[in-house]
Amino acid sequence: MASPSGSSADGSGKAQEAPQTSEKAREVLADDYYFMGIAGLAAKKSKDPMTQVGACIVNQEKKIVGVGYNGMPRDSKNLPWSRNAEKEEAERKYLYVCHAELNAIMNKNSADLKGCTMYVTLFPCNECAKLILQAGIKEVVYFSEKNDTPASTAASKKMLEDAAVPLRKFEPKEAIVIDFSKLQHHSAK
Ligand SMILES: O=c1ccn([C@H]2C[C@H](O)[C@@H](COP(=O)(O)O)O2)c(=O)[nH]1
Ligand SMILES: [Zn+2]
Repeated sequence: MASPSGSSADGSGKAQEAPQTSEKAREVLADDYYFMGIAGLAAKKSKDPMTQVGACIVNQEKKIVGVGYNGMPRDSKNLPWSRNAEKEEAERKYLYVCHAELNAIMNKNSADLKGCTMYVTLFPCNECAKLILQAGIKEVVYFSEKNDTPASTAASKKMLEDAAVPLRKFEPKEAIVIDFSKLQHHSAK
């Protein structure tokens, strides 16, 4: 192997490539962190003032085939974002908002989603569970759970379990931080 200075160490007189061990060690992101991270980044695009949700669909080759976040339907301009229970139903967001899972499925860039895994930052509601099942998604990985809609959550669990779709809670042990200064390219010379 070449010495750090690049001079010959094998007697050939030729300078050799620096060994890999002298290169800076990189942390490689594990799949769950990567895909839930993408879902979390998508959630940051949501205009919902209370709850931002993101979803990322991954195929069996670990390729991302759809990403979405909760938002109002396409081209809508004046729909309400309120969750205020004292307002009329028509003045609250729930009748209008497209859930992250729906948008991720609609945004798919592959022919179908059969056998895919959905990473979603919030446990899917019962309506999204139906969409997940009908799309042929075979695993759901979620991060947090909504505790103010117990009937919807229970129905969602019931449907997914009944169809033998594994549900897995993502339990991160550390944060993901993107430090753009570390992504700055440094030339080899
Ligand atoms: O499966 C789900 C469930 C909910 N959402 C979205 C819909 C709303 O924009 C928020 C929930 O609002 P709250 O104010 O927390 O009730 O989450 C979703 O995308 N997917
Ligand atoms: Zn939903």
